[in-house]
Amino acid sequence: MIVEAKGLCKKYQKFELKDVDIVLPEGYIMGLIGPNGAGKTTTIKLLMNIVAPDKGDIKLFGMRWNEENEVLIKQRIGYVGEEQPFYDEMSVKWTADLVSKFYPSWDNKTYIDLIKQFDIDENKKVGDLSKGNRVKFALALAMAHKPDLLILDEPTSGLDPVIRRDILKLLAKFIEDGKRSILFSTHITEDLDKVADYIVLINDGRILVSAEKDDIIAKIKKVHIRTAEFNKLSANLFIAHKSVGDECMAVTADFPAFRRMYKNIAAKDPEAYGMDLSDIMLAYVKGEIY
Ligand SMILES: Nc1ncnc2c1ncn2[C@@H]1O[C@H](COP(=O)(O)OP(=O)(O)OP(=O)(O)O)[C@@H](O)[C@H]1O
Repeated sequence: MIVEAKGLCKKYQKFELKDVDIVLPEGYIMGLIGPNGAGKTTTIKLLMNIVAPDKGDIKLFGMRWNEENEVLIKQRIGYVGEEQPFYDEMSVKWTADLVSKFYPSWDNKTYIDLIKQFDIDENKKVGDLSKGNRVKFALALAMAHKPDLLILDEPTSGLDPVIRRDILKLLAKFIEDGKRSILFSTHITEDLDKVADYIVLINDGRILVSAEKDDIIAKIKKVHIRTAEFNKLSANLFIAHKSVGDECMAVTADFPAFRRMYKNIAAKDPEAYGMDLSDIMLAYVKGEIY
């Protein structure tokens, strides 16, 4: 298992992350989604040992963070945080030379290939890179030492769709050999509709959904039923509903169970619609249905 974190808790004055589990096997992309302030960055900082948990157990590549393992773990992670702490006055080339010295596994060919692919001028000052190129440069640095795990905190926020697509393609390629994984936090859920295998939805410091994306999409559905039918069904089949007169739109978290119950009372199949991750997040977090 690449990431195995259980029962993570962290309390700040006005926020509490509670009982967060993150389990990510080799060869997959996990998307960590949730609204602003949900606890995504806090979760990532705990995994990266940037802040210490109050409670919980974290294993990366089967190792716990301690003095003996710290360097071993860091060598195997490529991390791109929300902000890139570069020396803006220094050149791209100077920065890459500096970073390369920290990683024995640095592969200059990989780095040069990425820089060329991203069309980044090595002689430019880092501070003069566009926002998109700055993120791409950070990704190139994170990938050049051949990590087994990429941890990316909102890497695509603020980037245009063309650059986002390039980055997503690169991420899909990164996990192709089935040995490496990516944990990717974002509130741009459409990026995850495309590439994620697992989704963890977090809100107010708690995990609301954690499952394979295809399972989530298969189980969570919007249904159009009669209000009288809705009233006959158990409330815990639904995570949101909106009734207008006789008509009811509801979101069920377990479509197969809902379908069975519905057929019992209505003697027909329900009218059901698939939802994308953005609609699922809004239903869970705000109780809203679109
Ligand atoms: N060092 C800290 N001290 C006190 N509160 C903190 C600290 N770090 C984070 N928080 C609070 O924890 C909450 C969760 O923040 P976090 O950055 O994890 O959310 P997020 O899901 O990454 O949000 P965003 O999408 O806006 O980046 C916020 O209310 C934030 O203010």
